[in-house]
Amino acid sequence: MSLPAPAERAWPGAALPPLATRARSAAEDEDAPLIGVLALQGGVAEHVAALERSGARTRLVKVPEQLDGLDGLVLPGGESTTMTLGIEREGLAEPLRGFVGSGAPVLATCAGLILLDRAHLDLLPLDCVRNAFGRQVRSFEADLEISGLEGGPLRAIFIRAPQVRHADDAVTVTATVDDAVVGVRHGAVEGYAFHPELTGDDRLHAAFVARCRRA
Ligand SMILES: NC(=O)CC[C@H](N)C(=O)O
Repeated sequence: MSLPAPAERAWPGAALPPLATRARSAAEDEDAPLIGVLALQGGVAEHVAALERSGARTRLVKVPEQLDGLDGLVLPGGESTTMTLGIEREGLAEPLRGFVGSGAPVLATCAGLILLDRAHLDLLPLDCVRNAFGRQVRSFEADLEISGLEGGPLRAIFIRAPQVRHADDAVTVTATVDDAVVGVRHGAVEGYAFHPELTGDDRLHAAFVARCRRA
């Protein structure tokens, strides 16, 4: 597969209403799973919107207590160094290890996936190489087959995306682009190097919400 020409893409978040408004307008359905979105930095509003379109209630997670009672957690993309500093500042490392280690469903995208690798929270037995697609092709889009996802290829937006390397055998590879691993599953964690929240195709979020509902 050859990659389309690089295209810088602005974060579309500026066009969305303030986060607090979106979180308050979460589905009123009490049976809907309650899914947290780590909200220290990055593409938070877009994940909240995709989760709510998929029938979930959402909660922004900025401090450890906000992990209590969640049915699942999304770790969004953004800037992993900034998020790591926020995790340290808020004392979130151990609570996140506890939450993910408990086997609760987790969806991690881009910088969120980096946070889980051996060099960060060490919750996935793999390494992420940051900005791995090189300086020239920092952002691109591709249609990817995701194993286990029905309905045909998914449009995937890569923004200074990482690649997964040295994954243990226990890690299932669910998506690749030009032989680079960009989708993984390990236990209840699914991770993607791209941004499924930016396309309006909510199939990954819908499948994740269904997984949280069953858990
Ligand atoms: N879109 C993204 O999340 C990019 C991740 C970013 N390059 C990092 O290393 O943190």
